[in-house]
Amino acid sequence: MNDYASRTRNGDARPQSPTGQAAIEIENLTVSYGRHQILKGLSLEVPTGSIFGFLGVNGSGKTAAIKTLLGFQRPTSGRARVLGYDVVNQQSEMRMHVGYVSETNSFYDFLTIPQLCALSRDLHQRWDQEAVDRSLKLFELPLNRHVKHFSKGMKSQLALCLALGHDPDLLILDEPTTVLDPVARQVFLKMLIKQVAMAGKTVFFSSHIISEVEAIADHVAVLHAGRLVIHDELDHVRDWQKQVRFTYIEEPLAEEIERLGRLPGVRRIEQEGRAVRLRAEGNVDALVETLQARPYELRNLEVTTVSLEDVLLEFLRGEV
Ligand SMILES: Nc1ncnc2c1ncn2[C@@H]1O[C@H](COP(=O)(O)OP(=O)(O)OP(=O)(O)O)[C@@H](O)[C@H]1O
Repeated sequence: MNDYASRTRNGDARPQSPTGQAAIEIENLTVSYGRHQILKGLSLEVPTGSIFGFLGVNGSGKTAAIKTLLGFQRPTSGRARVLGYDVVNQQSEMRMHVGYVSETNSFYDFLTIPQLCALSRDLHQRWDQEAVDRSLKLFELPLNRHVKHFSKGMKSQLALCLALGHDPDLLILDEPTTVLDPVARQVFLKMLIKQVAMAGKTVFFSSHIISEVEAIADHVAVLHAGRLVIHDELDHVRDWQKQVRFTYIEEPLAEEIERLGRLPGVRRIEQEGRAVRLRAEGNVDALVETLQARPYELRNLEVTTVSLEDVLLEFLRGEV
């Protein structure tokens, strides 16, 4: 079993917040739609103050998990706490401190932005119109048009601006940038970092865009078919795998390649004639020593890093 699967299964390497209180704590959560089990024993902690990327391919269960965290979907078993509030019994208290942006945002779209702000201000105990105005200005959203005439991207931008208005301690975003163009996406992500994360708030966002997670997240979790296959600091994942390349003097026999595959830390082998590429994890220095001690001369041995994208893609495909 690989290192990450054991961490997830045993829960012995969960990230901790500096205060000890995680912003989100999920314990053995199971969610079913009818007879179909969507989330299968999810356990996860999101440290306070982190920017947490929640990755998964289409249909892996990201929205189901987020709906459960917000109290819109009842767990079948297990439990979850958001900012210390139980998601089943303390929903209204919890929602006062959480901002939420979904992939499909619904507003009273016959209103203009100032009218929507007035409505939101009435609904929330604390409301920071200056913060909203700053965000609206960054996106250059028109104030005098009815929201029903906005594009999907503009509605996403507006949803983020409004979510920031009640100064939430935690922002939960369900694929917030899917409908944004590259320019708007960059503004959106920068704004998240500047206005939310730098103020010590927590951001939990789902995505299937690896580059977006790489650009802003400090923690990542990957969901595959309703199960968590990894959750860790992004830097750990980045350093996790290495590629070892070398060339034999003569083309190696199939038995030699099989033996290489059994060496500790070797995850995958590709061979083309005399050239071999190993994907390795763990103590790669020890692996290199073992390779050099084998009874074959190896040439041009080189260790390189594996891109974060390649590592995460393996998890997303469920190959780990
Ligand atoms: N209301 C529902 N009733 C029954 N099954 C549902 C319902 N909503 C979602 N599902 C199923 O639950 C699974 C997980 O869906 P979910 O929307 O959580 O995935 P996701 O990871 O958010 O996907 P995407 O990236 O496409 O938004 C899918 O197989 C989906 O078909």
